[in-house]
Amino acid sequence: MSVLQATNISKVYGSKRGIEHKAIDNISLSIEKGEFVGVMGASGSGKTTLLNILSTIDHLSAGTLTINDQEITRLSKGKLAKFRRQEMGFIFQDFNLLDTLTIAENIMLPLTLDGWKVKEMENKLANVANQLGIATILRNRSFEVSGGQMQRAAIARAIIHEPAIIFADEPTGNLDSKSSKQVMEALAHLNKKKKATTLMVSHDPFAASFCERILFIKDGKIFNQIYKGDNRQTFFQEILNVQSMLGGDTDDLQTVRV
Ligand SMILES: Nc1ncnc2c1ncn2[C@@H]1O[C@H](COP(=O)(O)OP(=O)(O)OP(=O)(O)O)[C@@H](O)[C@H]1O
Repeated sequence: MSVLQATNISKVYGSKRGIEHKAIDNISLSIEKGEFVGVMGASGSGKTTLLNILSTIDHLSAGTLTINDQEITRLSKGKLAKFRRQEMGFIFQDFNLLDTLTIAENIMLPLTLDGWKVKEMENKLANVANQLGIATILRNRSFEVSGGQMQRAAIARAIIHEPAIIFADEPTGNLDSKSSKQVMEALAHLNKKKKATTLMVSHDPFAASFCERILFIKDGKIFNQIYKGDNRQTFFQEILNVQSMLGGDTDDLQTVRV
């Protein structure tokens, strides 16, 4: 079953000098329920633009987008905001936790906004906190915990309402290698055990090697896609190979991290 279906989508940015730039150029793709898909590509290739239009943060210039059988372009502004809150989970590079709230309050925020009962929220909270190994920091504020713990709290917040799809933009971008590994293991675990459908943008081949499928973007088009077999290390090497074919920002030091 397909959770997300994009057909012939494009995104054109205008410029002050009247020159248009096609950041996404007629892409079609489909994401099945339970898939963990990565988006990679050199700087400026269109990764963030693609994530932003698929996650409805930004508008399409052309094409159609359907998520969970709902054609997004047909929704009013108000309906879209509700749809986004209920059906999507977001994970950002800089965590986006509110430091006036405790970790627990941050995680429960999507449920609070939707008027859930306290008891139900607490049950859900206990559940996701255990899954992500952050049960002991729930009463802390975000500035009292490590970057890796903050990101796992942000993941808990992204999944607590069991969205149809999770969008992650460089979730390990601000983390050291040990925390990156923990965060990627947590995302991969949720994907395997809970069938959490996830789309992640990353320029980091190590993080991306936890995905099951990777789309490579070049000049706003899909250049290639590869699937993980049984072995993450082999997949990591394949990612490096495609990156070197693509040119751009390959980082050879990544090999030491497998
Ligand atoms: N708001 C905007 N207005 C005009 N052009 C934009 C805008 N946002 C992005 N672009 C252009 O669209 C292209 C794709 O940008 P995008 O940020 O999606 O790339 P990216 O692959 O995510 O890059 P990076 O890895 O550096 O974040 C680039 O040429 C960029 O300059």
